Amino acid sequence: MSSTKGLEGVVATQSAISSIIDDQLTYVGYTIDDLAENSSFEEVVYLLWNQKLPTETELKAFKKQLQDAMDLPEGVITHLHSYDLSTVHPMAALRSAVSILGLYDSEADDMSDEANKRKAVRLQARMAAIVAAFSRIRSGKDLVKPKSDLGFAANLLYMMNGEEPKDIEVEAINKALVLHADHELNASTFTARVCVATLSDMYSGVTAAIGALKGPLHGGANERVMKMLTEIGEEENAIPYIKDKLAKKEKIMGMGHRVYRNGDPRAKFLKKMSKELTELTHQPKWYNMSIKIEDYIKQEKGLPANVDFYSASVYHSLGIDHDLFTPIFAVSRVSGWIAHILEQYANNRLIRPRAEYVGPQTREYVPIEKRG
Ligand SMILES: CC(=O)SCCNC(=O)CCNC(=O)[C@H](O)C(C)(C)COP(=O)(O)OP(=O)(O)OC[C@H]1O[C@@H](n2cnc3c(N)ncnc32)[C@H](O)[C@@H]1OP(=O)(O)O
Ligand SMILES: O=C([O-])CC(=O)C(=O)O
Repeated sequence: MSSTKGLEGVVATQSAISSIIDDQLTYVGYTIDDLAENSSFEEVVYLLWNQKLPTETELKAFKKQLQDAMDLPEGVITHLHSYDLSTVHPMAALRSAVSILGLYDSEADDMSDEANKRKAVRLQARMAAIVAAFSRIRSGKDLVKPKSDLGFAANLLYMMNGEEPKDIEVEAINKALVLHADHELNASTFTARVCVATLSDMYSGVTAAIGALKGPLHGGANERVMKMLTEIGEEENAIPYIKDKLAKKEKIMGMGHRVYRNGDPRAKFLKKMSKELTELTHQPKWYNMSIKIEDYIKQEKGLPANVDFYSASVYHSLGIDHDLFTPIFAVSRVSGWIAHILEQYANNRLIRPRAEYVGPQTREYVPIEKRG
């Protein structure tokens, strides 16, 4: 029995949700290019959960369901007020708040398809509300309720900032949400599937997935990219900084990918938005620095920029706090986690691989009084 480190190349399940073939990403058969150019985030969520794009009537009804589900249970708001948010990472807060959300859902352990679909809507809507609430409470501001005439992306920004976002901001955040929604068997999605394959509930699966997304080798990289750009400070420092990191064998955040070797098809959209938004906000240095780093890493290590790389300067240009970058990723990715959770339930088998044992051979047991 031999093992594959990090399960690289191992096909662990069948899935009809998203595919990565020859560096092309599709959601239920639609290319990410078509979806990013044409779809609202709600359309994509509907697609992931129903394996078809909605009609206008279906989309209208689905948007209303999400809208109506955004109110947070009082207990979750009380919980968010109960500790010092200034010392807590918002991904840890989100992980705990989603777990607590489950305590206020009377259907949490109802495993019927109907109840799971209703919980899916509540989780999708309320994760956005939790991230917004965290941000408002942390800065001592009142919570903002969503507006019925705004879509999901616009409401996310509105609930965070308390003012209606500009069209270009809505377009950027909508595109970012679409691009982050699902990604085959990435670490957090796999975590969600492993969890619910024990027939545990959806809140447990999503809570576990948030924990996996938080790490810097996965969703947590976007925040670290901005930390790196901030440390670099000015364009002329970029290459010396990267050379120094590589010499110390440190990883460059936002670079490299387990599956994509030639390029992440989502990065080009974020790169374009980064250029536009950094120019618009008179901070082109973040984009200019980023392209220098991307070119250098490509040339030196042959590694491509991943989805987290340019999303950092996009979110920064939108005025989003750096530690909220990964929670926003989670607000999008929960749609994919849920699609995978539903798929796992529909065709379940416990996920339980084996380990190749490399410890000591069977040894003689020595009673404690005789151990030297
Ligand atoms: C949404 C997402 O999750 S996208 C990924 C977000 N994560 C990051 O951006 C963190 C930085 N990147 C990485 O750590 C990695 O590229 C991962 C985790 C994404 C993929 O990792 P793996 O497939 O396990 O590749 P692995 O870490 O084995 O790297 C292979 C080689 O490339 C190097 N390498 C990979 N990524 C990087 C990087 N970002 N910077 C420098 N070197 C790198 C490794 O050091 C290794 O070199 P070696 O063979 O000389 O030891
Ligand atoms: O697929 C992966 O390993 C990581 C990734 O890009 C994602 O989750 O979007």
